[in-house]
Amino acid sequence: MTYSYFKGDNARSKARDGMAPNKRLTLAFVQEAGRILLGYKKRGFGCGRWNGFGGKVHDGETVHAGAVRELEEESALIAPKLDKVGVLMFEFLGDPQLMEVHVFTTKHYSGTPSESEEMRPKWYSLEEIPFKEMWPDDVYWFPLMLKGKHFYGYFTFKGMNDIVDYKLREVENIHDVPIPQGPQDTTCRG
Ligand SMILES: Nc1ncnc2c1[nH]c(=O)n2[C@H]1C[C@H](O)[C@@H](COP(=O)(O)OP(=O)(O)OP(=O)(O)O)O1
Repeated sequence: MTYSYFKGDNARSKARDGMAPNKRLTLAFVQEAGRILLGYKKRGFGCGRWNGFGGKVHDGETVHAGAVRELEEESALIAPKLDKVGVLMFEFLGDPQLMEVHVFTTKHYSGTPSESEEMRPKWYSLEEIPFKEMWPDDVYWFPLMLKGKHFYGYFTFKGMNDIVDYKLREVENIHDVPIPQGPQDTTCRG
């Protein structure tokens, strides 16, 4: 696995040129001994894939508050304290806007997972995670998440299915490292 973060400079220069600011999203996973809750996305972006629960951070909302809200909206679970474990950046070739996805986990929640208009939840044993029916980047960073590690990743997609380049880096503490603004942002050199 690659822990150097960098490749070309195109994403960073887009930000410098005053292009679209990053689209900020959350992604939350509820874990229990030996299993993890995933949701089948029924509509919209990522439709037909299993994923954690999350979505766009609203204006004036903190990323953590957005993650708590989206988890409840999509799974009916209440988890007021989520632990941030990762930040994933996604570049889609030809799209000037980067996606900045903040990944959270928790083992503490209340409620019973229930199907929402957007997601159908299901517990998966850690040995049976359906990577073939998930975003193709997940197989790279899930092992770090499941080991309780913190990480940054930068994935470049061509279309929705092909990763043409990626960098993934484990960090000591996600809170101590500034969010990279592009693959060549030296603030995240480790
Ligand atoms: N590549 C990849 N891997 C893993 N997870 C994701 C991606 N790309 C992604 O967008 N995601 C995650 C991040 C978010 O949790 C969801 C996408 O959120 P979305 O459904 O667009 O946001 P909502 O605010 O819920 O959407 P609407 O209500 O506007 O439909 O996928």
